[in-house]
Amino acid sequence: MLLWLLAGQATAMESVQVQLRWQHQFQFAGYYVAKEFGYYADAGLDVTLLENGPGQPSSITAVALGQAQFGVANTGVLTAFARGEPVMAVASIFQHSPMAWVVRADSGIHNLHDLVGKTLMSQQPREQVAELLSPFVLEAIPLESMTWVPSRFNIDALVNGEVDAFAGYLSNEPYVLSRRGVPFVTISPRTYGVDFYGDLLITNSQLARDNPELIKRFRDASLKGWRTALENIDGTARLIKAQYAPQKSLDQLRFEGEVIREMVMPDLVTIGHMNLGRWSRILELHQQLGLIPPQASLDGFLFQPKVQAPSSPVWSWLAAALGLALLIAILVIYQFMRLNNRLSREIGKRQEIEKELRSQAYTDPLTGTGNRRALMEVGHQRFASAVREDRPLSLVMVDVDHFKRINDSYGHDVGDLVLRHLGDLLHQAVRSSDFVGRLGGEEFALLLPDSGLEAAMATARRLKSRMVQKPFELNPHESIAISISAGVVSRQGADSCFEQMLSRADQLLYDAKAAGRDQICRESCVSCPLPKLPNDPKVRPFPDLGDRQKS
Ligand SMILES: Nc1nc2c(ncn2[C@@H]2O[C@H](COP(=O)(O)OP(=O)(O)OP(=O)(O)O)[C@@H](O)[C@H]2O)c(=O)[nH]1
Repeated sequence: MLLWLLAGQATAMESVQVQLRWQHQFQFAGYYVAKEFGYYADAGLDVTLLENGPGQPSSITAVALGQAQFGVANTGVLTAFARGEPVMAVASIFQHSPMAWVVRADSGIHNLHDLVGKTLMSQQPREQVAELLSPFVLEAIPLESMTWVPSRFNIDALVNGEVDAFAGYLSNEPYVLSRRGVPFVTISPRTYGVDFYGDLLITNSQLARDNPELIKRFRDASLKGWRTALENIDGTARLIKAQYAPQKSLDQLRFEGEVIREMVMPDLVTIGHMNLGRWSRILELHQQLGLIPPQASLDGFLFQPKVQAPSSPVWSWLAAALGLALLIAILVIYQFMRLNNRLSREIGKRQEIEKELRSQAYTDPLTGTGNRRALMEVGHQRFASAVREDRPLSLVMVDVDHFKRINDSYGHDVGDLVLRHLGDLLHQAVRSSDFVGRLGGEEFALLLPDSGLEAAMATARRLKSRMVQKPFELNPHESIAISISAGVVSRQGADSCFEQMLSRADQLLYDAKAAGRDQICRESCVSCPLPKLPNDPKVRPFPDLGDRQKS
């Protein structure tokens, strides 16, 4: 299982080729350390570092052709990019270029102007040494005013006096010349305001588009390697001698390391940092040299993976806590609104029920008229108003004659229907401002505000007339004529409460009954003539005792 896991891990490693600029030396220290310290392996990368040398394609070409995913190059990569080659800069390892003109101390050459008419040995093509050429342009020294000899990468030409100046590396030629006891002078482009980046990590731009995550992984591991390498130059030098450059002395590797450390400036600049402003200036100087067309830009030249917002644990926790609080608040508000809605609905329902109950409490369920309680309350209110405003108020008490017999003859249900029918007739006989109530059983009352005794009598008579006109229909072929007795009273000055009116009306009703029923009794017990029953064979006069008794 363990073997399988290890095998799986090995196969999961991504193979990466890195084309170095030159032969193994301290110049590539960070990559060696990243490989030997396992930084690449930690990033899932199996890295091969490819040496370079005279006559071989440049690292820029190797990367552009896809022969290597990464390369170490100088700013010459910018001209390749401007030509349309698929290359781009991933990180600048050297904040300053180590290239400088190296001259013999006894040459009498101290500055650029002293080089006019001299022979200079330099790498080809020119874009490889743009930082050494730019100072001439800035100093208005025509490049044609000097003789150019292609480099053989050997300082002997300078030592022998074959050439007057040698395009060298501060990390290399000064050491070699010192060892050989040849006094020398270096002329740095920086003295003339030309400050190019030195070694860069480059990649293929198509690869960067397709697999930016790979680029990032390799870059981060390499930069980590560089940090480690420069923290311990001696140890790194030993590693390089042991693993990569046995022909170099430790002393030389240490020297290289010290100079390169000055170029990388790890204490001042984050290793790998690239500044767009500096690149713009480098581009401009290349354009002045005619190496890059004027319209060229840096768009797409710098590798810039999408930056993720920094998320410190504190911020993450805070954001999570805020999110949670917001969620809880939303839930609480939602719950509150739900409860509120439910409560509102509950209250509405209760109000409906209360209204219904109140209505039921004041309504006679059978006839839909007011009940005794309603009659009493309305009676008290109307009586008080009438007294206060000195207005008339009348009361008519109505009772169905011999109602018991209806129940007995037709059944209780028919009796109910008769009572309902009477309720309807009572409503039809009065105004909307009048009140109709059932006192109980077959007894009803009409409360008539603003009606004097005569008007009340007229209402009672109207009721009787309607009862004659609309007898109770037992079925389509048979109707029952019902008679009522009534007592009619009006408020009198001596009345102190509604009950007194009620009592008098009750007495008058009793009188009407006593007087033979089917009549209205008003104050002074005047019995009033009532309309005769219709002479309709369909309508059975009631009580029709003979018929019923017979049956
Ligand atoms: N169907 C029905 N009958 C009721 C209702 N309330 C009371 N009654 C009946 O009404 C009858 C009233 O009888 P009584 O008090 O003798 O009065 P009456 O028969 O009308 O005789 P008088 O009033 O003297 O003309 C009783 O038999 C009650 O049972 C009701 O809601 N429905």
